[in-house]
Amino acid sequence: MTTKTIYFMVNGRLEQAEFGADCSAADVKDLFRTAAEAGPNHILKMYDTNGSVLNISPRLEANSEDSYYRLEVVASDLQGVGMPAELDNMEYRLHHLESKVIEDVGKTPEIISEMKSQVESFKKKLESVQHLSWMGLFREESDHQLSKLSQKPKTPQLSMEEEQQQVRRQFLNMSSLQVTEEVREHLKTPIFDNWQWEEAEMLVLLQVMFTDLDFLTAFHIELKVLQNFLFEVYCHYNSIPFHNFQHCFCVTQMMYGLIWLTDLRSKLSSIDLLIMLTSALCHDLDHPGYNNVYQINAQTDLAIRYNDISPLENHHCAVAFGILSKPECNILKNLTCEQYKLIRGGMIKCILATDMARHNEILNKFKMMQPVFDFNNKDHKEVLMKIMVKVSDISNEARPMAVAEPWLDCLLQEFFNQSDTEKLKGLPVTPFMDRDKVSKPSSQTNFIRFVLLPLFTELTKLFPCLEQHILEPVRRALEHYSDLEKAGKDEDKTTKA
Ligand SMILES: Nc1nc2c(ncn2[C@@H]2O[C@@H]3COP(=O)(O)O[C@H]3[C@H]2O)c(=O)[nH]1
Ligand SMILES: [Zn+2]
Repeated sequence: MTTKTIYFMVNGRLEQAEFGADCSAADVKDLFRTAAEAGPNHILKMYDTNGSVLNISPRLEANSEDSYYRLEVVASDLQGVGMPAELDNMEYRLHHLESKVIEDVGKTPEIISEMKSQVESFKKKLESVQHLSWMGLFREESDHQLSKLSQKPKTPQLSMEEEQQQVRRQFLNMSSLQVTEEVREHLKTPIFDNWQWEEAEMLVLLQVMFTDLDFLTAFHIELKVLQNFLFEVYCHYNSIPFHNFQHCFCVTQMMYGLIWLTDLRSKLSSIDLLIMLTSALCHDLDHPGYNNVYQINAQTDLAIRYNDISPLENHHCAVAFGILSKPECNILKNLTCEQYKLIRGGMIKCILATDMARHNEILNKFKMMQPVFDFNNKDHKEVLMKIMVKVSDISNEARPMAVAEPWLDCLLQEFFNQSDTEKLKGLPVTPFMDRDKVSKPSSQTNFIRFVLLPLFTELTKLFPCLEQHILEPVRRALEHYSDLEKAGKDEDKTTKA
């Protein structure tokens, strides 16, 4: 069998790797991962001599010592096992060292066993003091992102209800702790990393958003009622790959960040802000993981109930007001009828606006208003509020790559799940969800070019300060995925030639 040799520079060393054409993609990745001393949760990037990104795959072209590639560990995959990256790395390297020594000596030397047990006991300690994350104890000094903390593995024997009750207890226990100023400030930025927080912690952070925007005082919301409301919202998101509670958290956090970054508190009323934040929170309640097109084609109960008109968004909104109809969860109960009507009307409009079938209609309206935008004009304000919810809803790519990339995996998982079901049931297959037709780069380049950039550019015209916070990261993401797309195409050409 013929093998090829790849020369590459990693961590200042020139290394070489050899593999055969029949090697699996996973084996090739492992080979480079070992050379880069990267843990299983790191993302590797390979560049050619021109600095173009290459796909790390068995089809990687052989090179020579003079034309070596460059291998970089760019970021942690934050969806991983949840320990600080250094600890993951240490464990991984120890494991490798152990395998090598066993090959030579036949058994694990005592010193390695000792080191392994030290790492293990440190991991245990970290897990048990996780709740102290509120004091910012585990921040990586050199990094402006908060370090990822342990996401406790779910206890498998708990039923869903028991698990939810456990989250409720943790949430209520933690909500009495003081969230650090540092975390509060970080929460106001799009670089906030959602992957490091557990569900109960996210509930506390949502509570912080409501309190720090002064909603409790302005609308006479009792803390207990807010907590009940947030917990019910959490319970009404499904455990599906993308449209889950973590997505709800991200969208709400982005909305919160945008409110602060654009100083919307000085431009809109508290009622408008409450409408936007609560709409973000509720906008995907009880999402089943199959989109409107599927609902309509499969003639589901939702499509029948809502006559094929935005069935999902109508449902999300109805579930939200179902939760609010319980007195113990009704954060709007101390408002006047007039205020309640305004908020209900506003939320319905904002949540229904998240149906992407209406994307162009809403964006075009906003574009028309743009040159004469007036914060005191009711129609203008209404469209802006819809745009803000929409931007927050599809803002993953405005986050750091290490935060955004795992989201894309989740989205594609949900997409592929739908298209597989469509194929099984003989329904029309949604092309952008078809695993045979889309790849990560192709999905993102199209979405960024045709949806994100036009929308984000328009909002940035009204709030130029957003350029650096949402436009620039999205442009960088487009560059990254265009490079990957090109690398994939070049590889295909070489294979065919
Ligand atoms: N390709 C791609 N689609 C996205 C991304 N973020 C959101 N979307 C799509 O935008 C849609 C917004 O509404 P939905 O939540 O129904 O479903 C979402 C996805 O279909 C992304 O990062 N990439
Ligand atoms: Zn959403």
